[in-house]
Amino acid sequence: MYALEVKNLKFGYAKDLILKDISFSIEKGKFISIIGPNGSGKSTLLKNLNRIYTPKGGEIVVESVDINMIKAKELAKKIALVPQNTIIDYEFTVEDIVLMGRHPYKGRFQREDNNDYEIVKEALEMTNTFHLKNRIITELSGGERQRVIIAKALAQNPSIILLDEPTSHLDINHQIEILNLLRKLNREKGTTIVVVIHDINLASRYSDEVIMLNEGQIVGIGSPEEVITKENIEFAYNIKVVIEKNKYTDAIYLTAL
Ligand SMILES: Nc1ncnc2c1ncn2[C@@H]1O[C@H](COP(=O)(O)OP(=O)(O)OP(=O)(O)O)[C@@H](O)[C@H]1O
Repeated sequence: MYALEVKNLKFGYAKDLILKDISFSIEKGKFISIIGPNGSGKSTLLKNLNRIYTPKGGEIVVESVDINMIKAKELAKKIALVPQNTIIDYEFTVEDIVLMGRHPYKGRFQREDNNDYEIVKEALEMTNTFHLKNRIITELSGGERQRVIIAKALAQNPSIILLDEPTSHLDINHQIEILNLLRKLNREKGTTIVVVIHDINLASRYSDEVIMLNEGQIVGIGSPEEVITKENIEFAYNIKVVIEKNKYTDAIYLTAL
């Protein structure tokens, strides 16, 4: 079964198209990275997949249902988006933020119950943020805050999580920590992970499949070996590279020359 099917997707903010007739499918339970140069349309694509933007053409199908047929709360139970650089100005506690992930499951005036608190606790534990639960979100480090935003997405209990550059601004230790967490979710809960990421070597190491975008079109889709090739990288990024297998991780590894 497919988690997501995108058929001839077209989208533009103004007259020009930013996504130019894109088609691909993502099988349920896969770990997918979207790579591509700055401005190639990666964030725009994620926002179309979560219906923040309305396509100008084509079709998006979520778990076999046309996205336009899914009510907002139902969509939030299927797909959670972890946006780029989430800025929270209000003095919410970590627990308050993660509890917001339960909104899709609540009626208008319905209070959170023990089950919601139990799910929030699990999300906090899974993201290693339980010890932060009474802290004010604005007073956390970038890495801590990113893990809390992911905990909120987990509390939504979605079958698909879209993440827009979740590891930018993080040191190498926290980058690996976030990606290991996503892999754990993917392998243990079967959550489909779609992550926009700039680090091609991390994409190669963690992904079942990679989608490479350039100027709103797909350059390649498939296994890291199939997509992260010298030709594709030189075409999309306009740089010379060598590609070899990393002897420690066995993933293919790129060095820019
Ligand atoms: N809200 C907006 N209004 C108008 N144009 C936009 C808007 N957001 C993005 N764009 C334009 O759409 C194009 C694609 O942007 P997008 O953010 O999707 O690229 P990206 O691949 O995610 O880039 P980056 O790697 O730099 O984050 C760019 O040319 C950008 O200037």
